[in-house]
Amino acid sequence: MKRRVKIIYNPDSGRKLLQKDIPKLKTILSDEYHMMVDIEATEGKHHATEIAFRSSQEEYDIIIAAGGDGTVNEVVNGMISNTKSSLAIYPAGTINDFATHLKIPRQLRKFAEMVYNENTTKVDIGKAGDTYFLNVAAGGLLTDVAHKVSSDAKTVLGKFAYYLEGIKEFPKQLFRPIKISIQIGNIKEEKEILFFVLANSKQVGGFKKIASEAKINDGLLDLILVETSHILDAASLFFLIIKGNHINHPNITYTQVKEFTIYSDGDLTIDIDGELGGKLPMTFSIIKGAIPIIIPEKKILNNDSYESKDQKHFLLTRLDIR
Ligand SMILES: Nc1ncnc2c1ncn2[C@@H]1O[C@H](COP(=O)(O)OP(=O)(O)OP(=O)(O)O)[C@@H](O)[C@H]1O
Repeated sequence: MKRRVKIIYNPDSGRKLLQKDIPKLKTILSDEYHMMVDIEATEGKHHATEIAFRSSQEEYDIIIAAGGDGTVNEVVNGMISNTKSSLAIYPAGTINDFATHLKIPRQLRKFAEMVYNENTTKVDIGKAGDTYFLNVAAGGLLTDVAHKVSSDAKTVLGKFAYYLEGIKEFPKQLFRPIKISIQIGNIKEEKEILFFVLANSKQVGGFKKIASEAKINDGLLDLILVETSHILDAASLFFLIIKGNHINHPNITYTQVKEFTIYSDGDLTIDIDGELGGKLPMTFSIIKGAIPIIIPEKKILNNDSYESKDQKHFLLTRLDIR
C-alpha cells in the first residue's frame, strides 16, 4: 500500500521559497517514490498545530513540517496527542536549530530520499507550561531578539537580521539581571541571572555547542544558567559560548533535569522554539521518546564530533535526583 504523506508548510518562513519548492517536493515523492502526498499551507499563527492534529488523527504515515523552528514547533504541538505518524522537518526557516543538528538535507532530492527511507528515531519533547517544544525554551538576555526581527528583514538578510538586532540589544540588556528562584525536587535556590537556556539538542539560536552535553533521546533537558557578578567579562564569556567552551565558566551553571519550576518577581517572557511562549512562573518537563522523527542516518545520534577534547573532563552539576 502507498504511504500517505502530508506536507504542512509556512509560505512566510525564512526566504519565502516554499511556495515554489513544495510542489516540486510533492512531484518527487509521488512520481519517483510512489507516495500519496497532500499539501496544506498555513495561514497564520497556530494553524500548523490544527492541521497537524487533524492529519495525525487521519493517520497520515508521515507529516512533513516545512518552515522555520516556529512552524515545526506548531506541528509538534499538533502531533503530540497521537504520535503514530512520523515527523520529517524540511528546514526552510532562518535558523532551524533542530534540523541543522540532525543534519537534515535542505536539497529537495536528498530530502525526498530521506523521507522515502523513513529511518526514524524517537526524540524527547520538552514541555513549558502547557506548550510543547522540540528544541529550546529560554528567557532573559537577547531571547526576545527573535521577536523583534521583522519577516521582511529575515527575507532579505536571513540570519544576519538576527545578528544585527542582537548587536543592537546586547549593551542595553547586559546590565539588567533577573532575580529568579529555581526549584528542582525539594531544592529551591535563588539566583541572579542574565539568561537561562533549556535545550533538547546541542544547538540553540545558531550556536552549535551551547548545550554541549545534550542528547535528543536521553530523557533529560540541559539547563544552562548564566549568572551575573561584578567581575563578569561578558565579551569573553560570549566567545566561549560560540566555541562551546563555556560550561566550566564560574558564571555558568550547567545541569541536566527532568522537571523543575522557575519563579520570578519580574516580568520575564519565555521563548519557546523561537516564539513567545508565556511568562514565569513556569514548570518545565520532558517526555522521553515522544515523537518518531525521520533522520538521515542513525549514527548522527551518537556523533561526539561536536565536543572538543577539553570538554571531556568538565564538572557537570547534577541537581536532579534520579
Ligand atoms: N501564512 C502565514 N503568514 C504569516 N505568518 C505565518 C503564516 N503561517 C504561519 N505563520 C507564522 O509564522 C511564524 C514564524 O514561522 P517560522 O518559524 O516557520 O519561520 P521563520 O521565523 O522565518 O523561521 P525561523 O524561526 O527559523 O527564523 C510562526 O509563528 C507561524 O505561526
